[in-house]
Amino acid sequence: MTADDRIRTVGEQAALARIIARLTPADAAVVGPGDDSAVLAAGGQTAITTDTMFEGGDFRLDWSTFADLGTKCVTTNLTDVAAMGARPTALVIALGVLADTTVEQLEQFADAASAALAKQAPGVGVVGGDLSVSPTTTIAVTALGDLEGRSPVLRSGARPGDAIVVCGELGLAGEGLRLLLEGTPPDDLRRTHPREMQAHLAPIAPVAAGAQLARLGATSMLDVSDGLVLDGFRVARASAVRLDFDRAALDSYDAPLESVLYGGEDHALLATVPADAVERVLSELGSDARVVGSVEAGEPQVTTGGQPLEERGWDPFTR
Ligand SMILES: Nc1ncnc2c1ncn2[C@@H]1O[C@H](COP(=O)(O)OP(=O)(O)O)[C@@H](O)[C@H]1O
Ligand SMILES: Cc1ncc(C[n+]2csc(CCOP(=O)(O)OP(=O)(O)O)c2C)c(N)n1
Ligand SMILES: [Mg+2]
Repeated sequence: MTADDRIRTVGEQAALARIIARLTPADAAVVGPGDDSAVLAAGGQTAITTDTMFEGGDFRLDWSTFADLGTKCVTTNLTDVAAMGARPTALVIALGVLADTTVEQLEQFADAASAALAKQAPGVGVVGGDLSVSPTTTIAVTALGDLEGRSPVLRSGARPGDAIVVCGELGLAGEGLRLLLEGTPPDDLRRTHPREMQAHLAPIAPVAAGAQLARLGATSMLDVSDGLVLDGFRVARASAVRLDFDRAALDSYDAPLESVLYGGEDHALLATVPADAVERVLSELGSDARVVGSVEAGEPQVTTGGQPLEERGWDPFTR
């Protein structure tokens, strides 16, 4: 086999064998990849989520390498599981790729997915998936998580008096997208703006913080994918409260305010925690976590210093 092998020459079986060989096994798997289904030793309540990325609207192959995509699809799904307060256990990854895709690209995808799991959720593995030929490169990931006996942390539990905590970065991924859209070649941007490029193209998030926040009594949580304000509105509506962000806290992030508020794809965890839990949250989560505001009584709204923020953010249909 050479570096130029394409799926159209080696075929599905050989390509799959080469991908599967590079995946780290999941601790929870009784049967891993290779049979008709995987089998997990499931404990109690299971969190389950799925997310699909299409070339064009979700990523561009002239911006992202297959390694970038392997990292990104793992992180975006792990944070959805984490945002329920669950501990991720396993992923299923379905790939639709052009027949001209090289096996080396698939191997780079698998290596990056394995590395992203090792970094963010050790013991979690890819237990199965699918490989098909498609005119549009498509990545569909399903993630599972174990609630370990805890109640799920919903969007609807925020209460007036809670503090708003963000765990992870805000604004860098949106800034990365903005820079790429300006047209500078991605390889130049990787040199001049490494943090923004990593946040947008190959994000890593504080996944373990989800279960930690749940243990520490978080009353609501979600992962910020469509922008802090738009996702904030989801919590505000579900909980029938107003979220008030502190302007100085928002300014403490390493990106312009516009990207912090509306950029999206941060995959930071936005949680509300009772005021008396804040000290423990900050000491246990360390520098990843910041208090960014407070939950107030009132009409469902998102404000900063009491001033309403416009409800906008990422919407794939109206962009
Ligand atoms: N086709 C669908 N059928 C059923 N439920 C869906 C479908 N698409 C989205 N949902 C549900 O709608 C909710 C919002 O979806 P989404 O915005 O993708 O969530 P998130 O931003 O957390 O990934 C999720 O609970 C998701 O499971
Ligand atoms: C080429 C390209 N254009 C635009 C974007 C911006 N973008 C795509 S998806 C998304 C937000 C999150 O995606 P979605 O599939 O809605 O995730 P979910 O909210 O379901 O977790 C953003 C900001 C991008 N990543 N790449
Ligand atoms: Mg989510």
